[in-house]
Amino acid sequence: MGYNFIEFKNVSFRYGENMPWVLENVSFQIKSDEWIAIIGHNGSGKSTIAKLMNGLLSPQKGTILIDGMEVNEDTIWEIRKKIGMVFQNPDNQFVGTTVQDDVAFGMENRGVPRQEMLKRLEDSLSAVGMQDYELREPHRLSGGQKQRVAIAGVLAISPQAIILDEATAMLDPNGRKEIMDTIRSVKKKHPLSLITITHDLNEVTLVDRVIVMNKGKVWLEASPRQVFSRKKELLEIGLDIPFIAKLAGHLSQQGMPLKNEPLSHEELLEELWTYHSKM
Ligand SMILES: Nc1ncnc2c1ncn2[C@@H]1O[C@H](COP(=O)(O)OP(=O)(O)OP(=O)(O)O)[C@@H](O)[C@H]1O
Repeated sequence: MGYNFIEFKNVSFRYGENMPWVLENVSFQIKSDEWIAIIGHNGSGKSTIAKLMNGLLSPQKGTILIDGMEVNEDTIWEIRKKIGMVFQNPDNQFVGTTVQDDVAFGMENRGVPRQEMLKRLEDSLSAVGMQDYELREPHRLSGGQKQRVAIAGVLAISPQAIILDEATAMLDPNGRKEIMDTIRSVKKKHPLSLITITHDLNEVTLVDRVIVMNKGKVWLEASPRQVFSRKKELLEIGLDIPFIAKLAGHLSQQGMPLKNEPLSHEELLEELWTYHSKM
């Protein structure tokens, strides 16, 4: 069982003195080995939370603790070693002319010794399945491969947490699957906090816990199953439910009794087999 790695305590934030509050009295904790999704309608404050976590922004009210340290000017560099970020647009994240240069960049910045760097380069590219692409030019890769390289670059700096801010939003379904499979396998090998900010509700079904934001406030913190059981209220705050949950709802309405509110293909198949075998 992990410990509290990220803590928001009564955090309020606005972009300027005469601007509206974007976050109001937000409190939550994320454990050192937990996979969290942050969801919410457009403009509900998700990206702002990500930027507060690594000190790109600082709150006007409240406290943010990372690994027990308050985020402020004195701790910011220490904190950025602990938290890696992967952003939406894969093309904006490259600095190196080859995949290996790109992954090495973050390590060079942090003064990782050469031998250690070579080892981490190999390990992190293997972790995302890109070990055969070391000498390729990043801009020639597919969107999914680019994001895998971006994740490798983050893994190479051995963070304790990774924030994925809409990291699959610009990818096609195959690219999305590649990234989700990559994240799942990374999660199995490294005990770290993963924070996924996403509009893709199918991704949300995979996580340990969901933080649902609405108008700058935490609306609900619960397991994916608990969250998606509140279909009507989710629709009211501008959110939807995953495709499989929707399909299961329609099947129930057509008179097919499904007991366990399936959220994944596997769970739905299981239910359908059970139903079929009783016919
Ligand atoms: N640099 C900025 N200056 C002023 N206002 C901003 C700035 N960035 C974001 N905002 C405003 O703050 C609010 C929250 O934005 P934020 O990007 O955190 O929301 P979000 O939930 O991530 O949205 P989306 O799902 O559209 O990415 C929005 O009303 C947005 O217009």
